[in-house]
Amino acid sequence: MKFSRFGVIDLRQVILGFAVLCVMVTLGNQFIINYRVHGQQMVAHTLASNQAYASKLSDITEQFLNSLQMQLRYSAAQLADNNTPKSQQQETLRLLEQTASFNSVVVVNEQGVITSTAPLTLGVKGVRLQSDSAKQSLRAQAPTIPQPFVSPASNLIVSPSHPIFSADEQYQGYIAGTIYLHGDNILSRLLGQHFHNDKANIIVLSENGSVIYHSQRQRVGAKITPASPLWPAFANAQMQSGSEGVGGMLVGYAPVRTANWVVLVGTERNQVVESVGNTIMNVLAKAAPVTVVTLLVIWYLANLISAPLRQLAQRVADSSKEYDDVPTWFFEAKTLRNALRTYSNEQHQRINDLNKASLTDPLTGIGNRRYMEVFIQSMVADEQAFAVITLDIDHFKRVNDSYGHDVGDDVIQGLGQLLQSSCREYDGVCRSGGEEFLLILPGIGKKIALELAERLRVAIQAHDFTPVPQVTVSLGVSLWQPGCSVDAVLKAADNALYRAKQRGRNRCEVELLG
Ligand SMILES: Nc1nc2c(ncn2[C@@H]2O[C@H](COP(=O)(O)OP(=O)(O)OP(=O)(O)O)[C@@H](O)[C@H]2O)c(=O)[nH]1
Repeated sequence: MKFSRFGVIDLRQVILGFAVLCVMVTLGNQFIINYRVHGQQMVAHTLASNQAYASKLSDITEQFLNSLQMQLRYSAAQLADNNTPKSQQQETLRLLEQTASFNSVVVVNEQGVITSTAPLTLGVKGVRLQSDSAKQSLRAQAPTIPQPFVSPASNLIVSPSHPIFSADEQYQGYIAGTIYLHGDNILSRLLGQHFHNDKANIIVLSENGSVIYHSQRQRVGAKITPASPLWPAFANAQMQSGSEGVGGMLVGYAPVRTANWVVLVGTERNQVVESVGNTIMNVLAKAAPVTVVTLLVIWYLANLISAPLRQLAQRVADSSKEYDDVPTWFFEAKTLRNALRTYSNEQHQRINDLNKASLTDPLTGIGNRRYMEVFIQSMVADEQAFAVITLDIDHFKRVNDSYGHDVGDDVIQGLGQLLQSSCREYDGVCRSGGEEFLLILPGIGKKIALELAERLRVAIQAHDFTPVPQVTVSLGVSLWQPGCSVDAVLKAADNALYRAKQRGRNRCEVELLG
């Protein structure tokens, strides 16, 4: 994570991060809700459509079986009046070839012996049928669709049959068409062509659970047991149509009542849910460009919002800069800028006042000793030679004693102003102590300095300090040049002043170094 130079995340990153978080949470939330809602809808929809489809296939199968029975009934009627070997042969061939409904056709006499076959190559003529199905057909002496069984020609078959009765109502056996469940047969063509979607499996089961038709052909002939996950659906389907989720499958089912078969249409639940996930991912992928554009807009706005605040923060950190050119296009930033500008101005004023106060003598308004130190340092730094004049009021104690302390203050104040007005603008004038003053005069040599000191002495003596009749001062002069010690020069000036006092006051003395 990137931090600003102030050590914290900046506003732009906060806004952008928040926006990204919002987008992610919204998209994630949408995905989960859509996944759940659409998932449930798709499961319900798949169950309903599988049930409807199973019912439809059941109807088709029912109609198909009825049409087979009608064909067999017609053939049985033909043989009723003329049940000779030749007519049997002609009828079985006609039924096989004209209708194309069966893989083979056989005529079985009342003893269960095959008396005629089509095609002739079937090779089972004269065979006595032993299967339960054959016995069931013989026993019933009625139209029958027995359980699937393995024929004498080793084919797994379903064989609807119709009894043959002579004109005088004598039972003469039956005619049966066979459908080879493992081979290409009309039933699988019929069910296969109505295949409604490639994810669903269609299963047709006989009464005993044998697989008569399966979308995966290799499963034909298998048998489901009570242990099979499909068993509950199979059991329910024998009674009525319906749908249920069983063993990870969404199964719709319906009975085929003519034959006691059931039709199951099953879709794997995972495939349904997976397709919902894929659909939602597709939707999200299509929404991605808009999401990216939205984030870019947010990024742009984040920049726009944070720019003034960032600049203000930088100005605060770097107080030398002004605030006026910070662009503030929204209320909060503008208010903040104005407040900062006011605060900054006040601060500058306060610092100036403090600086001034720390360098100014409050009584006279001229510089104090600290001011003089700063002044001398700048002269020394510039290697600018200067003259020093120290000045002390003579017998000032007497002034205080005679006229009071306030008058003494007035004298000090008046003298300060007199000195200030007597010096050049760039000279340093300060009150260095009680009634002591110090003058720093850049670029002045000994002669001029002495002349100036004398002129000051005379001017002060002549100045009106009413009620004090006359004020005189003693002065000490010295000179500083690059390489000299400032302390030594100040000491020399003090020495000269001391000498002036010693020698009677109201006079100037000079002391130079070296
Ligand atoms: N009114 C007033 N008096 C001050 C101030 N600072 C110092 N003084 C007085 O100045 C006087 C200085 O006295 P001294 O040091 O004895 O010197 P002086 O009387 O001037 O005598 P010499 O300097 O020897 O001529 C003292 O009485 C101080 O109280 C001030 O700010 N105001």
